[in-house]
Amino acid sequence: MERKEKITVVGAGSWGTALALVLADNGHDVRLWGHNPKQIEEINQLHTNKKYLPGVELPNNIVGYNTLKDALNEVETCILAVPTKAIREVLNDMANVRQEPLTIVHVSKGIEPDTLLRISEMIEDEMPEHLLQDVVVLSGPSHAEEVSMRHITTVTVSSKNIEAAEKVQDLFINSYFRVYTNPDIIGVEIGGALKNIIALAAGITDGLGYGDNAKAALITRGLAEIARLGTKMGASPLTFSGLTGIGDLIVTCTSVHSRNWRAGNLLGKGQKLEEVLENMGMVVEGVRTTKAAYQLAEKYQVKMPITTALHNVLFQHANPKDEVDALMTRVKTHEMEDLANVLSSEQ
Ligand SMILES: NC(=O)c1ccc[n+]([C@@H]2O[C@H](COP(=O)([O-])OP(=O)(O)OC[C@H]3O[C@@H](n4cnc5c(N)ncnc54)[C@H](O)[C@@H]3O)[C@@H](O)[C@H]2O)c1
Ligand SMILES: O=P(O)(O)OC[C@H](O)CO
Repeated sequence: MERKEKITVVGAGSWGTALALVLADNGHDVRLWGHNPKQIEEINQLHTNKKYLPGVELPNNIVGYNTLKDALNEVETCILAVPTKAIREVLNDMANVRQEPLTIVHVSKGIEPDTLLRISEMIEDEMPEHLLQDVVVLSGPSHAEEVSMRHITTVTVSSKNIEAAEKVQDLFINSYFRVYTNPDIIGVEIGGALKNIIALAAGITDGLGYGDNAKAALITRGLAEIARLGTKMGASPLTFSGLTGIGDLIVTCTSVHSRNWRAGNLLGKGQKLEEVLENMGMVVEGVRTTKAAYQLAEKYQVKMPITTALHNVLFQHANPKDEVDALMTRVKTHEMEDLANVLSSEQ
C-alpha cells in the first residue's frame, strides 16, 4: 500500500482540477489552490469547478485553498498547474511563504520566449536552491475533460533525479491513469511544448477546409521539425516517438477538446488572433510557444517551416491560406534528413 500524502495542486484550472481528482481517487489529501476566492468557495461548498470542468463532482478529499501559505503548509510535493506565463509570478509567491524544500511537479506545456528556458529550467531559475528538493515534469496525451471522467489516459514523468520521477509515478498511477518514466527531461518538455504549435496549425488547416491528408502531413512533418530542434537541444530522438512526442501530437491535433486546435480552427475560419484568445477563456499555450520556438530555431540554426509559417500568421498578419500554399511550394527535398545529407555529400 502506497503512503498517502498531503499534496497541493497550485492552479485550479482544468488541468490542475483533473489531476487533483486523480490524486484524490488515489486516497491522498488534496489541497487545490486558486487565486480566485469565488472559485475556491464553489469548490468547497458545491464541490464543483464549473467554469473549468463543467458536470464534474469533486470528492471531499479535495479542499480548495485561497491562501498559498496555508495550502503549502506541511506539504512535501506540489503540482504546479498554471499557464507558462504565470509560472514566475506564482513561484515567487511560493518562495515567499515557504521555509522547507519542496518537490515541484510541473504539468505546463510551454517555453519561455526570450529566455528560451524550458519550464524545469524556469523553476530552477526562480526558486531559491534551499527551497527546491526536485523538479519533475508530468506530460503526455491527456485532456482534462477525459481524465475527469476517468477515461483511460497514459502520461510520462521525467526528472534529472529519476527516483523523484518514480515517486511521482507512484502518487498518480492507477487503473485509468497509467504513468511511465523517461529520464530524458529535455525531450519530454520540448515534445509537450511544441506539439501545441502543430495543433494550432492543424486547427487552421481544418478551419480552411482541408481534410485528413493535410492533418496527417502536419502531424508527421511537425514531428520531424520538433525532433530536429529537440535533438539539437540535447534530447534523445527516441522520446519523440513516445507519449510526449507523437502521442501528444495525435491527441492535440485530432481532439475537439484541444484548446490549441480550437483556437487554430477559428483562425482558419478567418477570426483575428485577439478575438480568438479573448473568446477562449482558457489558456492557448501554443501562441507564446510559437514565438519561443521561432527564436529557438534561429538560435540552433534549425529549419522549422511549419513553426515559421505559423509565426507569420500569428505575429506578421500573414494570410493562413497563403502560408499553406508557401509551405507546399517549397524546394523539393527528401523525406528522411539523414538520406538527404548522405546524398548531398555524395554529389
Ligand atoms: N487542460 C488540459 O487538458 C491540459 C492537459 C495537459 C497539460 N495542460 C497544461 O496545463 C497548464 C494549465 O492549463 P489549463 O488547461 O489548466 O489552463 P486553464 O486555463 O484551464 O486554467 C489556468 C488556471 O491558472 C490560473 N492562473 C492564471 N494566471 C494565474 C496567475 N498569475 N496566478 C495564479 N493562477 C493563475 C487561472 O485562474 C486558472 O485557474 C498549461 O500549460 C497547459 O498546457 C493542460
Ligand atoms: O487543450 P490543449 O490543446 O491545451 O492540450 C491539452 C493537453 O496538452 C493535451 O495533452
